[in-house]
Amino acid sequence: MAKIAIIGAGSVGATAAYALIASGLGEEIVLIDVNRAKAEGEALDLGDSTAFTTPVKIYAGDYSDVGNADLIIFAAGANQRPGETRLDLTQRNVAVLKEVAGKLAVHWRGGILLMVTNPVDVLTYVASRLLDLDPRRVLGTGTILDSARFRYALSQYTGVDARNLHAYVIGEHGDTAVLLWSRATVAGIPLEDFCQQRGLKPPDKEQIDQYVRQAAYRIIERKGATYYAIGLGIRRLCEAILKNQHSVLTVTGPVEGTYGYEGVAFSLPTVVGREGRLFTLELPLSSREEEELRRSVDTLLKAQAEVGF
Ligand SMILES: NC(=O)C1=CN([C@@H]2O[C@H](COP(=O)(O)OP(=O)(O)OC[C@H]3O[C@@H](n4cnc5c(N)ncnc54)[C@H](O)[C@@H]3O)[C@@H](O)[C@H]2O)C=CC1
Ligand SMILES: CC(=O)C(=O)O
Repeated sequence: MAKIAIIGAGSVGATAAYALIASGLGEEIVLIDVNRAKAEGEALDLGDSTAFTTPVKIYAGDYSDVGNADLIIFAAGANQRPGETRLDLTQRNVAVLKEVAGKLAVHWRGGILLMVTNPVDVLTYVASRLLDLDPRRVLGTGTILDSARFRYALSQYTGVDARNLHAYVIGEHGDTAVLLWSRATVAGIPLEDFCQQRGLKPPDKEQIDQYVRQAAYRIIERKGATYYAIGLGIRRLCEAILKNQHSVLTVTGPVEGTYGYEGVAFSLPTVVGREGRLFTLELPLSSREEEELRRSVDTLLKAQAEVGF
């Protein structure tokens, strides 16, 4: 069983802890936050919930507690206000990351670092440069949420369980995300063939694209933050890592030549296990998807350069 440290006990960090506890992942969870009272309050509330689940040691701590953590989840920093893009958070959250990385360098003996804070691609790349870790062990939630939203929208349209829809979003977790329509299948049947078989019109791609791309803005406008879906997404990733499941998930991390790119982090379908990102899959892309990916990578390279990476 593993020890997990969650840095940032806000909406996302606390919801991730809740999801981990509910599914019995991790035997020790430490919550660290500049707002110590918030971390303590969340730990007390979550601790009370363990009588209904499985025993977990959960507490508020500080960086001296991360030494032997197997997995660190980084969810500290600013979230988007209504209308702000994820990239608008770059300067503020890179500053938070630099401060925390300095402390991790002193206290953490190493393990897996899972980045969540936005813009998650840029932060994952910067983290991989700041910390002396095997690049496979630094990963970010990337487009796991976008892929989940894509699959949910397609499941609503086709009437098939989202778990039987294979549909990926790659590139930036942000405005330039790339929906891989050309590779979407329902239980292995190309989406368009499935629609034909079922007598359905082809889905309205523009509408679904907007649903996926605008999801965070839509939710933030109404309730100020998104945390349930990402909380469960983090839980899913922790499960793949801690149980060495070799699951295909669209995480982000520094790429090493996939589609000819390097020196940048973006999401790709990736086999995830105990060592982190084991290998990435290079799906054939349509020429439109290639072009969209180029735009997405250029956007990320520019954002990285603006913070000196
Ligand atoms: N990658 C993804 O798919 C998603 C990413 N996010 C991102 O997650 C991040 C956190 O979002 P929320 O939890 O909603 O924000 P929040 O404001 O509820 O929580 C952030 C927490 O970080 C803490 N914090 C700030 N600076 C810190 C520091 N230097 N050291 C330790 N703790 C510090 C704050 O005290 C606060 O408790 C945001 O950047 C948000 O955009 C949110 C949803 C999905
Ligand atoms: C906030 C964010 O990144 C999301 O919900 O997609």
